[in-house]
Amino acid sequence: MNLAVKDIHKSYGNFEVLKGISLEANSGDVISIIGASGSGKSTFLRCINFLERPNSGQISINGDVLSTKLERDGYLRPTNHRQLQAMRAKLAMVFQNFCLWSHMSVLSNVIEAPMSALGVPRAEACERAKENLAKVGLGFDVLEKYPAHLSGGQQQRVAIARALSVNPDVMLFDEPTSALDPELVGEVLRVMQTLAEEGRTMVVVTHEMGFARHASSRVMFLHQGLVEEEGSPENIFNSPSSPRLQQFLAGRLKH
Ligand SMILES: Nc1ncnc2c1ncn2[C@@H]1O[C@H](COP(=O)(O)OP(=O)(O)OP(=O)(O)O)[C@@H](O)[C@H]1O
Repeated sequence: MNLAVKDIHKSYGNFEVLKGISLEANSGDVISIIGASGSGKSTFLRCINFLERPNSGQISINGDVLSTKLERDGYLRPTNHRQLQAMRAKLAMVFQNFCLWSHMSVLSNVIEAPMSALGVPRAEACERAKENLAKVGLGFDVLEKYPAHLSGGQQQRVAIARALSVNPDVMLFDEPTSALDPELVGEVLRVMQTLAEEGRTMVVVTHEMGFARHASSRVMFLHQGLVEEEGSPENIFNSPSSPRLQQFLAGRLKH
């Protein structure tokens, strides 16, 4: 598996949020994206699966280019709707605010995507749902519950099970612990750590320096819409060369 994201530019009006960011992920890579608030981390992640439309750049999986530039409005977009559906199943996203469907039970939340996007029969989708819920440490007692009756940590673990349910090539995590009470952060990070150890390919926007340092194969530090420094966790955390990265880490690690 190879995900290649090349030279992504994104502006909101005259404000250029992303000024040309590239990322390449191969099977088993865990890439953490760190940086100060407003540096463009979430926007970049959302551009990868077209939740935001980049102004230019290229996104491909296994060499298949998923994007095309239409002249009409100057935005990059998926080549067609079918391709977008297929792509979203390959690049499953876990959001900061869980984004579970509040009117649906946990089981329905987890079986919806495999059934509708991939045509998996209901019985098989239910079996997979149970396996994936077990993988994130949730028992069958949550199957018929609604998201509002779960803790934030449980809701985020359901969201991770939902992302796993389409057996994605890459999992995209957008600050998955930022909305959690501090005592619930650990349970989600442990699940993510296990997925990383199992060889799941992951791109993770995170403020959790412990995760970036100990669970990543590569770390990207963004500053004002550009990659300021990129490297192994050892290089990034033990011998950062950019003064901006040094300053960022000094601020983060002293807390
Ligand atoms: N829909 C939008 N319209 C206008 N500006 C936006 C929009 N989304 C993001 N921005 C701006 O783009 C910049 C980058 O935002 P982004 O959320 O990508 O940063 P971030 O690095 O993920 O920050 P944080 O760590 O605080 O989540 C910010 O200045 C933000 O205000």
